[in-house]
This record gives sequence, structure tokens and C-alpha cells, in this order.
Amino acid sequence: MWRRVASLSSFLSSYSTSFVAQTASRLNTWESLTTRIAQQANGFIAPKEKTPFITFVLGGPGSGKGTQCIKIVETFGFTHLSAGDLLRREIDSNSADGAMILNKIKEGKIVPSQLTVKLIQKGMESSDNDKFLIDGFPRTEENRVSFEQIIGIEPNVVLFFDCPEEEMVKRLLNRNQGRVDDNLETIKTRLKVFEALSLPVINYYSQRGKLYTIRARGTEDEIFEQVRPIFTAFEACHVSTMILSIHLLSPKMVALLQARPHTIPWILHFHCSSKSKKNRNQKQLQRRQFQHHKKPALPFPRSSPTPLVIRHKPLIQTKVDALDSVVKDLEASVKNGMVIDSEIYSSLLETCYQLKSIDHGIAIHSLVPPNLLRKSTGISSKLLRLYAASGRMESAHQVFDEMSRRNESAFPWNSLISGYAELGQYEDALALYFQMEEEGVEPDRFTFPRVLKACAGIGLIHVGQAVHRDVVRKGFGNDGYVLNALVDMYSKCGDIVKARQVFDNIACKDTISWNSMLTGYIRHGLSVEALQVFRGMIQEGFDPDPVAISTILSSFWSLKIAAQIHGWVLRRGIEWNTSVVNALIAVYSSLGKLGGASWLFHRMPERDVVSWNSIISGHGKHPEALLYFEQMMKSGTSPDSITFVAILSACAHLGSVKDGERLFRLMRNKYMIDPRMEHYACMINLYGRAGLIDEAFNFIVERMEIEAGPTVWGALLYACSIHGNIEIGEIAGQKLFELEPDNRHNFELLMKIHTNAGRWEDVERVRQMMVDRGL
Ligand SMILES: Nc1ncnc2c1ncn2[C@@H]1O[C@H](COP(=O)(O)OP(=O)(O)OP(=O)(O)O)[C@@H](O)[C@H]1O
Ligand SMILES: Nc1ccn([C@H]2C[C@H](O)[C@@H](COP(=O)(O)O)O2)c(=O)n1
Repeated sequence: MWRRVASLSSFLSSYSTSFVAQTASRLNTWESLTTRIAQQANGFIAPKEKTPFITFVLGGPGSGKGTQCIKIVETFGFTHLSAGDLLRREIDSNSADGAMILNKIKEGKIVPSQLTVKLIQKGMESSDNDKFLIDGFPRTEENRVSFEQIIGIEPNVVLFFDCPEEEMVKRLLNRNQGRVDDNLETIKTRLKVFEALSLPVINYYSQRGKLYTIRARGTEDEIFEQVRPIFTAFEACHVSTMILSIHLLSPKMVALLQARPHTIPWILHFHCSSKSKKNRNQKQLQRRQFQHHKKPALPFPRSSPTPLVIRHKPLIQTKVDALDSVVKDLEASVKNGMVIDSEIYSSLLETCYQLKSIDHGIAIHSLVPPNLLRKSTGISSKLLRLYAASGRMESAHQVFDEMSRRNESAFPWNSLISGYAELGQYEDALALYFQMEEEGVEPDRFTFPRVLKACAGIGLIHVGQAVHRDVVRKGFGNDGYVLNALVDMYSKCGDIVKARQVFDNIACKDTISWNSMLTGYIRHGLSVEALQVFRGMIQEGFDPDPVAISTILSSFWSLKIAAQIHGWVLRRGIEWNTSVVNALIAVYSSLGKLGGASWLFHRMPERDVVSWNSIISGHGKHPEALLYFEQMMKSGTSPDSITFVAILSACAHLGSVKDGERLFRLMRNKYMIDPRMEHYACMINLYGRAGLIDEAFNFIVERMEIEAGPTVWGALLYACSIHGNIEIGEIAGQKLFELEPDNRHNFELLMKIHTNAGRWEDVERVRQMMVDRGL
């Protein structure tokens, strides 16, 4: 008769340990992973070797280890290494040890540890995975020590399938797999071996706080339901650790995780426990041993240990990569039935917004249960903002329409208004603002700048004035952030005097206030006032930002002012700011100081497309323009449509028709830039200046894909005036009189053509047209 081991768990001191405590005490497992991800996210160089995640699966013969391993593999993606299977494969492969192994198995005894460990090691090394289920191992203390000695790491989780003996025997006798050890006699020995040699190992891991005991009676599925939460919890650790590791969690989120140890039990341990540091040190030591193949101070001899090298997934290098991993883990967790806290979703959506990662946002959206999305203002607001910020207004509006509590805060409204304003859909932005009022939603300080942007965009000053009144009514009349937007709105809507009034009323002006006023004056062509503001800014102790500097530089084509500003820039040590140098290059070039422009260009530490455009434009009448363009292509900076305006214009001035034609083709075919009106005008100028009037005319008629505008016909008329082409000049003139009926310059050019040809009647006819138009 078999002695019935009613419950092996009573034998184990830790059985009463709660699942939470068990899990929490094992969190050092993930620390190596966390540290590595954190390092990677911050750009540190991560070590190449990766500590694998190891689960030992223990239990008596027939307790169902193999059966449950299959389910774990299917659900959690582990690689299953069964010690028994590895040994049996060794027998089948006719290896030198085959006969000895077979005898041991027949007798129900244990094979020498080094042999088994080497087989496990081989199995791990040949796998791409870094999560292993090692089944039926370690069966003895010698197995355990040998593993630690050769592989150099401890298991992260030890599962123990606790099954009554009679059940195990019954199962083995019914297994029917033709195994040489599934007979009563061998089973008897195996059970004895288990009790004598394996239980001490189980007890060892119990004392080390690594043991999870599973009551292995019941159906396979019932048993798996005890197994599942263990790995789900570790996956949750993984997800949350990843979130933490990319340093984008709000303090609120950390507090939330800490307050919920039952869902994410490791977090307290990881962040708060001093033991965690100890464990980390221990883990680091372990990893060092693993990586440097140091001999651990254990009494067992070992023969030439082979370092275990696990193949790696690609390193996570950026925050977006880290986010990618988190989203993938989240997807797997949701698939495994894990319920994700709404704060995790909204925190991740915040991350997507900060990283401008709409694709990850869409992936997260697909995971959020629709009901939760409707109810959780946190999730829906952040999702909506992400959609709106990426210009997906339809999706944003859909989320908005389905929100159950959208009127509780201005946040979702602001996001939508902002999205529409950014896309230039100003009417929609304003309509939302008025709808907000109708639905009784209080605007906040973030609402007004967005609405004012829409007013400025649409150019409706009376709407802007109405919003200004709302600003005062709602108590934001002294808010600098809102007042800056008012300055901008008034100046864009044409009321620069009112803009100045608002500007003067800003008690605490910041760089944005000064810049708004400065650009306002420049927009209105008030260079003197702009320069005053610029000087006032410096006097008040504000460093004009590069935008202000380049704006002011580009509005003054004066060598004196350019030199003054250049001097100030040098004193402030910002002379190599790219946009400042670009503006200086443009100013010096336009003032004919090409030597100064080139000096700056060649010394600037970083060049962008604007730098190249400035230097090419500066050399628009010189053959160097073509050389700079060639250099630009070699430098790897892609030309943009402005570059082609500059270079085509240079070709026109240089009379390089062939180069111009080649570059026009290059623009379309290599850089995929669709020609705009300016490019066509350059081509007409190119042909026209070269006297190829017919080619220019044919180019307009046959090659233009858009309706020719005044710049194109103007270039043709100008060319006709230079080369005395009456016929085509008359056509160009008539087109221009339709397109620009009040531009006397066109009439004068046509009159010049007729005058030069002595066609006095035509001169009179055109003059009469001017008189009729009151020009
Ligand atoms: N919960 C269960 N209820 C009934 N039968 C089961 C259950 N789990 C597994 N079995 C059956 O019991 C037999 C032994 O299971 P399994 O091979 O998984 O055990 P094991 O612990 O891996 O055994 P060994 O250590 O001998 O390899 C198999 O025939 C299996 O189908
Ligand atoms: N660590 C191990 C694991 C297994 N064996 C031998 C002895 C076992 O009876 C046999 C079958 O193992 P199982 O499939 O039941 O896990 O393999 C060993 O010697 N050492």
C-alpha cells in the first residue's frame, strides 16, 4: 500500500504565505529587466547578456507538470525544457550516455546532475526565447547546486504541483505513452525518490520565498486557473515596470500602483523596500558571475563550464521603442484576460501624446473596452487630444460624441478646438466654442488662445472682439498667456493699435509677448516700431529668441542694423544658433556681402535646409549657386521646394537653360516635389531671359498642370518686352489685364513693347484701356 500524502503542502512552511507576499518577494526577478530598459530608454549602453527568466516546475511523478507546462507555453510564450524528455532524447540519439540514462530511468533513479544540466544548458542556448520552463528539474539538491554552478543563475519562480499520491499513481498507470518507467514497481521507486530527494529541494525554494504551490487535483483547466494569475502578475509587473522605466508616469500613477499591491504586487517592493536594493545587489552579483564566468564559491567540482548565452531581442534604444514594448505587453496581457486599470490606459495615452505616437495610441484605443472609454473621462480626453493633435479630427470627434461626461471640463473641448484651428478649420473651431457656451461648459485659460487663433486665422476682428469681451467677463483679463494670444489676434486681424494697447497692459511680459508684438509690427511693415520693440525687449532683460532675432534681421536690409544685431548676438554667445546664422546669411547676401555670408555658412556648426536655401539664394546671380546646390545634395540634406525656386531662379539669371531643365526634372522625379506657381514662373523666366519666347509660351500651354497665374504671365510679358515679341506679348498682356486689372505695370510693359516696335495705334489702345480702368 502506498502511504497517502494527503497534502504535501502541510510539509511546507511557506504554504500559508499569501500570493501577494510570495509575488512581492520575488520582484528582484524583474529588476534586471527594469534597469536594463530604463538604461536603454535613457540612452545608456546596455549589457549584451540578458538574464533569462527561469521557472522550475516541480511535483511528484504524474502530478501533471508536463500537462500544465503545455498550457503555460501556449498562454505565456515560455520555452518548455523537460529534463525527462531531454534525457529520453539522449537515449534515442544513441549517445555514449544513452545506456546509463536508460537504466536509471528504468530503475526510477536520478541521472548524474552534470549530464542533465548540460542538456538543459544546450536547450537554453539554442532558443531565441528568454523565458524558460524547466520541467522535472531540479529533482535533487545535487541537481539544484549543479545548475547554479554551471548556469550561474537562480530560478525566478518555482512551481510545485502538489498532488495526492494515489492520484499520481492512477494517472501514471493510465498514461499509456509506452514509457519504460510507468509501471507499478518503478513508480514506487520514483515516489520514494521524490519524497526523499525532491521534497528537500521544494522546501529549499519555499524558504527562499520562490515557491508557488498549486493544488494539482481537479481538471486540467481548474488547475491552470491557479497557475495563470502567477504569470499574469509577472506580466503586469513587466508592463508597469516598463511604464515606469520610460519615466513618463505621473506621481499620481505611481501612487496608484503603490496603492494596489494586489494587482501589481511588485511595485511596493520595487520602489519602497530596502530589501529590494539588497536583492538588486545580489542579482547584480549573480549576473556578473554569469557574465564573467566566475567560479562561485560552491563546494561542487565542475568541468569546464560553458557560459550560457541567450540570444537577444533587438535593444530598446528610444522612448518610442520602450513605448512599443509596453504596448505589445499590454496587448498580450489584455489577450490573456487581464483587466487593465484605467489609469494605466490614460497614462500610456499621455505618453503617446508626448511622444507624438499616434499609431501606439490607436493600438491602445483598440484595447480599451468601449464602456470604459465612454465612462472614463481621463482615457477619452487623452485619446481625443491625441487624435486631434495628429489631425485625425473625425476620430477625435467620434470619441468626443461618445463621452458620457464631456461637459465636466473644458479639456476635451480645448483639444477639439485646437485640432480644428491647427488644421485651418477655423469655422469649426469657433462653432465648438459657441457650442461650449450653449452647453454651459466654462472655458478656461487654455480655451481662449485656441479660439483667438481661429479668430486670427479667419480674420474676423468682430468675433475676436467678442471673444476678448468673454476673456474679461470670465476673469482672464490679466492672464498673460491669454493676453499674448489677444496681441497676436489683433495684429493678424489688422488692428495693430489695439494689439499694442493689449501688449502695454500685460503686467508680466514674457518672451512670447515681446515676440508677438515684434512680429505684429513686422507684419504691418512697421520696421521702426519693430526695432523699438526689439530694443525694449533687450532693455527689459529679455533675450530675444532666435525667432525674434531672425525676424528682425529679415525685416531690415540695413548693413548698420545687421552689424549691430550681429554684434549683440556675438556678445550673447548665440552667434552659431542655426536660425540666427541663417538670417545673417540672408541679410548679408541680400546686401551684396557675399564674402560675409559665405564665411558664416562655411563655419556654422550645423546646417539645415534653410541654411542651404539662404546661401543658394544669396548666390542667385553667381555660378556658385549651382556648386552649392551640388554640395547640398552630397551633404545629405534634401532640397525642398524653396531650394528649387532659388536654384531655378539662379539658372534663369545665369542663362543656364539646360541646367534649369535638368533641375526641374530632378525636382519632380527624384525629390517628388510637385511644381508650384513659383517654379513655373522660374521656368518661364529661364526660357524668356534666354530669348526662347516660343518655348516659354509652349511650356505654359502644354506643360503646366495648374492654371497659369500672374507671376507666370508676368514673367512671359517681361521676357517679351526684353526681346520685343509683340504677338506673344499681346497674349500675355491680355491675360494679365484679366487677372490683375488694376496693375498698371502690366499695361506699361505692353505699351513699351508696342512703342519699341513703333506701333503707335496699339500704344494708344493700351493707354485707353488704362484710362478706362482709372489707372
Ligand atoms: N488534472 C488532471 N486530471 C487527470 N489527468 C491528468 C491531469 N493532469 C494530467 N493528467 C494526466 O496524467 C498523466 C501524467 O501527467 P503528466 O505527464 O503531465 O505528469 P508529469 O508530472 O509530467 O509526470 P512525469 O513526471 O512522470 O513526467 C498524463 O496522462 C496526463 O494526461
Ligand atoms: N532532473 C531529472 C529529471 C529526470 N530524470 C530521469 C529520472 C526520471 O524518472 C526520468 C523521467 O523524468 P520525468 O519525465 O518523469 O520528469 O528521467 C533525472 O534523472 N533527473
